[in-house]
Amino acid sequence: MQKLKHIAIAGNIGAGKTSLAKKLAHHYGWQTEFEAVDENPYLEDFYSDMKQWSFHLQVYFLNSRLNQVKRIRENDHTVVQDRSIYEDCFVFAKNLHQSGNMSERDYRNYLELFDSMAPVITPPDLLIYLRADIPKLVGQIEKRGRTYEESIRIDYLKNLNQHYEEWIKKYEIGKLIIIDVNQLDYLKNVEDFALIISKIDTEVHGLFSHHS
Ligand SMILES: Nc1ncnc2c1ncn2[C@@H]1O[C@H](COP(=O)(O)OP(=O)(O)OP(=O)(O)O)[C@@H](O)[C@H]1O
Repeated sequence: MQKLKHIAIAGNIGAGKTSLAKKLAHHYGWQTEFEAVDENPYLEDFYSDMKQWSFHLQVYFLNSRLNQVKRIRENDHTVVQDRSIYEDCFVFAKNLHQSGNMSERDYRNYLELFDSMAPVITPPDLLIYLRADIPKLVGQIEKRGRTYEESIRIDYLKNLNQHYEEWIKKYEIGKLIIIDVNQLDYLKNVEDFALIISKIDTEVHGLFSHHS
């Protein structure tokens, strides 16, 4: 039977990817791949001056996410990753360019780098997109209280959400589950978490059972 190896959780800032990844890992016995925020050398500067630091940050994320994908593929275990490499390119970098925070030449340079990496990038077997409206995102960002995220503007989140929706509409490179998390609290309510599990179980069953 073919094995589900790579699950990625997608979603805007504060959508709850990290906490869901942890819970899924615990439930299914999967391993996790997280982006180490504390070790990111550009994030704080980026939030205080996006124009200045957008290219540096995107190159950093691209490289770091590519390494995650490689580690996941080399690992025999099933791994759940919080955020896919596609979001860096098709959501964040695109948004920075369109909002005037990444110059044309930097964006082209970035896209060419992404294209050069494409042969090494394998899509996840399953992508779980957490859809959340602005109030939900803002609430969760405030709750975790990362100082440098205090400068995040509503506009920025709105634009990112639009890019997310455009990207997800065209997403065809693998299985996809969309979960509207606006009314869910899977950390507190067991039935909310059970709902997510049942969606995943149905998808995974459909994905792999007929290959056995
Ligand atoms: N490609 C990117 N471009 C700009 N900012 C990014 C990019 N990738 C991640 N970030 C930012 O890095 C920080 C750390 O992200 P983290 O992995 O904690 O996820 P998050 O989006 O906050 O997720 P969640 O709350 O859903 O767990 C966030 O402020 C996020 O917006």
